Amino acid sequence: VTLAQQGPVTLWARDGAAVETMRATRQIPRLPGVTLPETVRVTADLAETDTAGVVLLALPMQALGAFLADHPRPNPALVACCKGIDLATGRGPSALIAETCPNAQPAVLTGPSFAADIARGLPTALTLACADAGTGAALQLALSTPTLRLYRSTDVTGAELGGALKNVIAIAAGVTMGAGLGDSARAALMTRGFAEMNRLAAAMGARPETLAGLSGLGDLVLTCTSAQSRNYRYGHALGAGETFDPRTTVEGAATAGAAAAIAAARGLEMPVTEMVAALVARRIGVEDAMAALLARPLKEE
Ligand SMILES: NC(=O)C1=CN([C@@H]2O[C@H](COP(=O)(O)OP(=O)(O)OC[C@H]3O[C@@H](n4cnc5c(N)ncnc54)[C@H](O)[C@@H]3O)[C@@H](O)[C@H]2O)C=CC1
Ligand SMILES: O=C(CO)COP(=O)(O)O
Repeated sequence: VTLAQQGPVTLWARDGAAVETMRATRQIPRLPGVTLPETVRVTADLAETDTAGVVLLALPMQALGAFLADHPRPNPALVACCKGIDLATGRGPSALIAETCPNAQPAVLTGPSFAADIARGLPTALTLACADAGTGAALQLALSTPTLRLYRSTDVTGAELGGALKNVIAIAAGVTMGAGLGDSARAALMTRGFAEMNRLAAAMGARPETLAGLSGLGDLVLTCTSAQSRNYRYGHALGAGETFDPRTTVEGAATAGAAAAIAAARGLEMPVTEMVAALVARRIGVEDAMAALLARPLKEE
């Protein structure tokens, strides 16, 4: 919606009926109240995107690998908008793109932003990360709008891991608030969670300043403090003992398990992440999880 202010955009969706409805009503079921500009062409025919210079891949992380394997994309630049670690392979989106679409430059677009805010034209800043500096600069220019401000980075690993791991901590923050443990406990979990994010990211070659930027700390703050976040709301329901619609995309749930497995393989301590993985898998309850975190040996900060 925001890019369509600057020129024609093709929006592909796999569901033909949903495409017909969007064409007829110019409304988007997942973004109530937002009207699709006339410059957005909606199609169920993926081939119509084949000649695009830039494709934004906006589907859930756990669907990305199979989607690209089934539909290798011929475009020169593929920008992943998803946040997470693939549970099956332990890889991030750019590695899945590189494997399935070797002729494309993989990039990631990530940072603190709710789709509804961007579509309403509210001011938003994001990180555009691409290992190839020239392509990254071109994408930064092509995808920025008067209200959507992109900062560029060549640290794809850092940008991906920040976006992936903050969702796990957001679940923990939601659990804390849902269980009535208080704002102080949430701040503690956010901070110790950020330390875990940095630990894993550093071990995987990310730059600390990337984690401290929009894609890491920025998105951590947003997702841990806003009820607009699905990861936060899922955690909140878990903490409050309430049900949660299983059709909702909650990226942190799978990523918690994937990150915990990587941490274990590398001998890294990630207690909050491990606890979220155990909570999501129902291996532990909220009370026991919090007690276990508090009972950890006292240590230097
Ligand atoms: N919604 C938001 O505010 C933001 C979302 N993201 C990230 O974007 C990614 C997608 O999130 P949302 O769009 O919100 O999720 P969503 O669940 O609302 O929408 C995903 C869309 O992908 C479609 N889809 C799922 N599997 C597919 C497949 N195999 N082939 C084709 N289409 C498929 C679904 O039908 C749905 O229309 C996630 O990784 C999320 O973390 C990032 C920033 C903000
Ligand atoms: O990543 C997001 C905001 O930057 C969206 O968060 P949720 O997936 O938790 O809704």
